[in-house]
Amino acid sequence: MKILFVGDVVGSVGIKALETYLPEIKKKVKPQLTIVNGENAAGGKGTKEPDYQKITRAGADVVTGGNHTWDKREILDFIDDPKKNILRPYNFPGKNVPGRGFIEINVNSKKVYVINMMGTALMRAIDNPFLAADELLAKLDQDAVKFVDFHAETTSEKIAFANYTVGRVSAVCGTHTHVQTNDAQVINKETAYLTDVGMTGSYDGILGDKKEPIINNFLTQRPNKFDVDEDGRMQIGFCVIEINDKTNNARSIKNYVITPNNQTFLN
Ligand SMILES: C=C(OP(=O)(O)O)C(=O)O
Ligand SMILES: [Mn+2]
Repeated sequence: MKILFVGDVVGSVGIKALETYLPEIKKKVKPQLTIVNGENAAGGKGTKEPDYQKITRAGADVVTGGNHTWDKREILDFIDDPKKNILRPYNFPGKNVPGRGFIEINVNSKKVYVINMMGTALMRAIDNPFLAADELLAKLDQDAVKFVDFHAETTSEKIAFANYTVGRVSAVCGTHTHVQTNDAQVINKETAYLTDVGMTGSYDGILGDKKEPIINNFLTQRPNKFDVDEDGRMQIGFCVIEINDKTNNARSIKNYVITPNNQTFLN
């Protein structure tokens, strides 16, 4: 089985990049499952239903979330729709959290769990993702492919989480920082890992946002309003994971970017 995973879609440029490149990428990769992180789709913070529709129409089978999942209250209008494959991080505290932290889907008669988890280092103090993973994985069918979008800030927490869940999940792919790392690897010949799959949005901004406010934020140490760089050129960050359907272990993982200066994937 091949899983295609696309990093945080940021604003309208991110949606445009997805609509432009995802069909091309899927033609080349021929994935059985396509997962896209959509937590920054609505103006950089959150996901509205039209964003979800555009992301799935572009070719996503599942849309994952992160720290911005709740930023646009419109998410509450569709996050509980059982026909919508939209996830929010599993480890938000409390019993009646809207939506789902994981989804079970059937891919060519193979059971696949897509799991969305969020880190706590330099993030919100939500439930410990390591303990939440123990609790969740104990109740899932062992004979299944398990993909984790781990939305977190620090490299250490992401690498530690993957090494903690190695052998119990097929892949741990990091999101959130918007910068793709070059450490794709299969840990222990079991679990595919990438610290961050990077961002899908403006190549000409900073993490997909306009440069000035972010630079001023550091210069002045006073709050600045961040806006998505809607005029930037497009980039897309993604990775492709090959999984052995018999053992549910990963065979390989490869990370890619398509930018105005790097179109090699398309050639
Ligand atoms: C891009 C970042 O965060 P977010 O997209 O969640 O605002 C970040 O903090 O690196
Ligand atoms: Mn985030």
